[in-house]
Amino acid sequence: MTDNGTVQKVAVIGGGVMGSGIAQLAATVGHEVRLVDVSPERLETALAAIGTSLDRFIRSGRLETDQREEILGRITPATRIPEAVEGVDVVVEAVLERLEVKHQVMTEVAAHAPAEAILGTNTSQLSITAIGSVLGEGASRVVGMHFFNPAVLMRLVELVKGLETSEDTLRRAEDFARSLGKETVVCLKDSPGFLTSRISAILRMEALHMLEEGLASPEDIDKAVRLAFNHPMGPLELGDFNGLDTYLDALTGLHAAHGERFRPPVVLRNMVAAGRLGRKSGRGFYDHGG
Ligand SMILES: CCCCCCCC(=O)CC(=O)SCCNC(=O)CCNC(=O)[C@H](O)C(C)(C)COP(=O)(O)OP(=O)(O)OC[C@H]1O[C@@H](n2cnc3c(N)ncnc32)[C@H](O)[C@@H]1OP(=O)(O)O
Ligand SMILES: NC(=O)C1=CN([C@@H]2O[C@H](COP(=O)(O)OP(=O)(O)OC[C@H]3O[C@@H](n4cnc5c(N)ncnc54)[C@H](O)[C@@H]3O)[C@@H](O)[C@H]2O)C=CC1
Repeated sequence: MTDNGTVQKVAVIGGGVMGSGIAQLAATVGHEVRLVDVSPERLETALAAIGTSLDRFIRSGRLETDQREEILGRITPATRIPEAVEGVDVVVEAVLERLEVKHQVMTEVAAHAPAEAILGTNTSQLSITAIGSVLGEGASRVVGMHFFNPAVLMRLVELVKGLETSEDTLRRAEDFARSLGKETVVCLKDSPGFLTSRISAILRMEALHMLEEGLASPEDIDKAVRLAFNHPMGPLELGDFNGLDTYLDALTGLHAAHGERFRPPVVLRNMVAAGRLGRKSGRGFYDHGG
């Protein structure tokens, strides 16, 4: 961190769909980034995805060609948390949407990161208070920092205050999100699904029920939402874009927290059981050529 408190070093834990985008975003605005994943293969895929995305920005004139290597040069891949979080100002965890995995990661991060570093979680819906609960007093450093896919393009970061999150942590998370060029909203009470995932899930649930009822093809359900409401993607194609495994985990959490209105429909459970995870596996509600 600089003398005026500006963030310089960032660790992103989890190099999947979201972690790779968050790392790219942070490196693009000039932060030094360590990107950690337990899987070396996932790290390779993440760096390739970042390269592809940077190429798209170059093609559309939003980035200079020589910035590509500079940005990639600011991202250091790693498979171990302890060394990667040394000296960082901000940690953003983007590992699987499972409380036990988040606990394991937060415990390891807190043991090795500087005491003043803020610990952001990109969870879609889990309780920030529950995620921070393994850290005792350290829970004051834990804050929801919910990015949207693709993190490099979507304009919002939803900040979520856990019961123990300090005002200082929240303010620094807000400053960090703004340093990435994002708008913010603050969910003041730690309620599963916050603002965005609860709203999004309602629309998505209806689309899944309509599919099960045989009301229309996936294409027409999506087309209806795209053209009637000007959404850039329909709810089923958006599921494929998010990853159906992450989507199912998120709905499972919302169901546990808020009850029947979020019970994951069988059509979604079956997709995940069959390994059809959407774009990341090549097949979901649609064929993505995988
Ligand atoms: C229970 C609920 C919980 C569920 C699970 C968890 C989910 C969460 O917790 C939270 C979430 O993320 S919810 C999902 C939020 N995201 C969305 O809704 C995305 C909707 N889609 C879009 O905005 C556009 O289709 C999108 C921006 C993606 C693409 O735009 P287009 O459709 O217009 O397609 P393109 O023509 O391909 O792209 C337009 C311009 O953008 C450039 N581009 C696209 N992707 C890029 C990328 N990844 N990197 C760099 N550039 C990119 C593309 O090159 C093009 O540029 P121009 O040629 O200059 O126009
Ligand atoms: N997919 C999406 O559109 C969005 C997802 N989220 C949230 O972001 C988080 C990550 O989601 P995705 O990126 O979709 O998941 P993903 O499945 O694409 O990636 C998760 C990554 O975490 C890694 N990982 C697992 N355990 C780990 C550990 N102990 N240490 C380091 N790495 C570990 C996995 O190897 C994997 O590469 C979840 O909490 C999800 O709910 C939030 C916004 C949007």
